[in-house]
Amino acid sequence: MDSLTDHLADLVADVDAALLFSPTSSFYERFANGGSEVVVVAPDNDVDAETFVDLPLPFDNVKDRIRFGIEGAMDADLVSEGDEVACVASVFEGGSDAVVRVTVDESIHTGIFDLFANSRAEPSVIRDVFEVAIELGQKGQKGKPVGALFVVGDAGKVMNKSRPLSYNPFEKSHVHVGDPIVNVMLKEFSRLDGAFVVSDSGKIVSAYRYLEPAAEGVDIPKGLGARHMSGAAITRDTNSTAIVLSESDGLVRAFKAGELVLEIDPEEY
Ligand SMILES: Nc1ncnc2c1ncn2[C@@H]1O[C@H](COP(=O)(O)OP(=O)(O)OP(=O)(O)O)[C@@H](O)[C@H]1O
Ligand SMILES: [Mn+2]
Repeated sequence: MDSLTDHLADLVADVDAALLFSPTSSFYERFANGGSEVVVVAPDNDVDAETFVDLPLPFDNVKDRIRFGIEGAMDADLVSEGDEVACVASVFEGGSDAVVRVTVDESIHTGIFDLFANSRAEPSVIRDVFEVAIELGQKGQKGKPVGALFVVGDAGKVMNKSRPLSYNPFEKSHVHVGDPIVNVMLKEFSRLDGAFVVSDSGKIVSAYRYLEPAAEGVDIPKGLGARHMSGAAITRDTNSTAIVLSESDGLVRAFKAGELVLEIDPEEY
């Protein structure tokens, strides 16, 4: 009579590769000298893996995390269309506790990896802006929910397609979106209207910008208003990425080339 192990073994039978998400070194060691392709997906390559995909955000949503890992492995030609991949991840606190078998095909491709790795702005800048938007979403402004709109990358063109709603407090300063002080400042500024414009290298170029992109044909989910529409449209008119925190539903959304690419709930972080 087959044991439970036999039944579950089918889940990983004949896979072409294994993606290990943030494995411990002892767990990784078990795979390292085997024959099959093993790709580590983690914030740092602290297990010294030969094949590694940098994970910029923890992606509490496992589907997003797996999509990011597979798209990153495809981008590095470590896996290809049609491959069967066993993804070993941690769903609950603690070590690897889940195996998800995925067939690599176009439907898995959401652009989540490109959002970080193939944007004009540096991946760390995209990550920093996400972290600020998530923090704002979690804390708001004195407990009240706030909205915010960050346009990241291609700042020159974005500034040409927008106008000031008020004086620009960042005009004479050199503040990087990853600076700790930013969290405090943005809580203040997020009460006010308009968009933040961030350069490719992460400098906050301006606050209070009113975006004026052409919006014909930009298709965003129903129920999202002008902040989201202008954020999506500017990313089609320029080579920027927009990260939008909604005051209405508290979600953080990322737009690129006029499309919604990622939606995350700050409460899950
Ligand atoms: N073109 C624009 N450029 C910059 N900021 C904008 C633009 N349009 C709207 N906003 C900002 O978005 C704020 C909210 O507008 P609106 O409620 O229409 O957007 P929304 O998409 O519904 O966002 P939320 O989900 O946060 O309510 C406005 O007060 C303004 O600060
Ligand atoms: Mn609204």
